[in-house]
Amino acid sequence: MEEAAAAARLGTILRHLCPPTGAAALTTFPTSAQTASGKHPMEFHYTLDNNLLTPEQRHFYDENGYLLVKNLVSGEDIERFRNEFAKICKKEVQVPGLIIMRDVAIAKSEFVPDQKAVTKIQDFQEDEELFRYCTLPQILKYVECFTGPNIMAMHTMLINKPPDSGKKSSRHPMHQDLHYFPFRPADLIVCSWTAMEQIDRSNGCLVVLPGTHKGSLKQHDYPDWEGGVNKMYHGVRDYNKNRPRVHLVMEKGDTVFFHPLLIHGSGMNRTQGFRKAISCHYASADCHYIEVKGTSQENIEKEVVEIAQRKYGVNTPITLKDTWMIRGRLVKGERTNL
Ligand SMILES: CCCCCCCCCCCCCCCCCCCC(=O)SCCNC(=O)CCNC(=O)[C@H](O)C(C)(C)COP(=O)(O)OP(=O)(O)OC[C@H]1O[C@@H](n2cnc3c(N)ncnc32)[C@H](O)[C@@H]1OP(=O)(O)O
Ligand SMILES: Nc1ncnc2c1ncn2[C@@H]1O[C@H](COP(=O)(O)OP(=O)(O)OP(=O)(O)O)[C@@H](O)[C@H]1O
Ligand SMILES: O=C(O)CCC(=O)C(=O)O
Ligand SMILES: [Fe+2]
Ligand SMILES: [Mg+2]
Repeated sequence: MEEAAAAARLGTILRHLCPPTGAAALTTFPTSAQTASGKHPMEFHYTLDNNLLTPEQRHFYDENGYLLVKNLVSGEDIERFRNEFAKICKKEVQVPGLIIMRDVAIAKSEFVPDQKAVTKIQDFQEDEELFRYCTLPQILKYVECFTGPNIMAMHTMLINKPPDSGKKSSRHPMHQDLHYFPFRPADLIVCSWTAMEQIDRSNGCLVVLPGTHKGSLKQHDYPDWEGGVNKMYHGVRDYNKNRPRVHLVMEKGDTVFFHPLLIHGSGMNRTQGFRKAISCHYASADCHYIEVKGTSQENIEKEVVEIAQRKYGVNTPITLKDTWMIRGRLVKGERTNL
């Protein structure tokens, strides 16, 4: 059993790292599992087998590009993350490298140290309490099904979507997270996103286009929105507006795992509350960096590098890759490449 599982894992990792072409495709290891009836072996392309995911869950992720797991993070942990977030907003805690983002609608007004002024914090990898989220064993167990055993936490966020100011700027345009990442293969990257309270259409839940993870990385630009768009909130330039959209209604502690090519966004917050979610993007440490010059990702590299240079007073040329190498942290296994 152990050996079969290991061979299946190796098969999938090899297939991801050296995508087969032509006849070679026939010689790679299949990763298979029995269907519920036990009769037909099923092949899966987007997950590895560690005896956690059921064949039905693996099939769902293959077809849709996301997997929602109910009640994965405890109310107690969420309370602790809320408290730490409040402390950060009040400036009672200073975290190296942390980026505090305000909604574009209030970006030019005077800063008040309160969570009502903060739309999102990013890069909390140096905050022990918040980073605990990225190391929760029940989350990592799922993550390993997508990344394999060497796991890097690449990007961390706590999103505090504010009540919309009337300008609709609380929306997040439809995008693919891979646009921001200069590492591959995409199939060994996954986001975990946990609702810190009830999240539905009224406060701006995640909206996904199931199956879009099977497509390619699309050109992203700022959407043409009258009320303004938040810095770096690029959206897919053209996508099929007739594809079915799914609104992910989630309760506190529910967690969705999704593929970095899945087209998703979030609607505006029509309530008076600040809608909270915590997330981490994980990647296999066996991924490799790519050069984004000359690709559709050149525009985001330019923006990120400008911010990094300003923030850290760096004059020497740096690349998108450098900004990720510095931020990534190993959470399990060995830091091989990233
Ligand atoms: C040496 C290497 C170090 C490595 C560090 C690298 C840091 C780079 C950060 C890059 C983040 C990469 C994103 C990864 C995404 C992963 C995938 C997930 C998909 C998404 O999340 S999409 C959304 C991504 N969005 C962001 O990441 C936004 C990040 N926000 C920020 O970086 C800051 O909040 C911002 C906008 C730079 C402002 O911060 P700060 O400079 O501290 O604020 P100031 O008040 O000084 O304002 C400066 C300037 O910016 C204007 N501003 C402020 N907020 C906004 C806003 N929300 N929208 C638009 N413009 C904004 C403000 O008005 C000021 O303008 P001036 O004209 O007055 O200069
Ligand atoms: N005109 C548009 N162009 C591009 N993307 C849009 C547009 N309108 C909404 N979106 C995107 O679609 C997603 C859902 O946003 P929307 O505000 O429509 O919320 P919703 O949850 O569909 O609620 P409702 O349909 O009730 O208004 C978000 O990612 C949003 O940015
Ligand atoms: O609105 C959200 O919480 C999700 C935003 C998102 O998709 C992202 O930051 O990449
Ligand atoms: Fe996203
Ligand atoms: Mg809508």
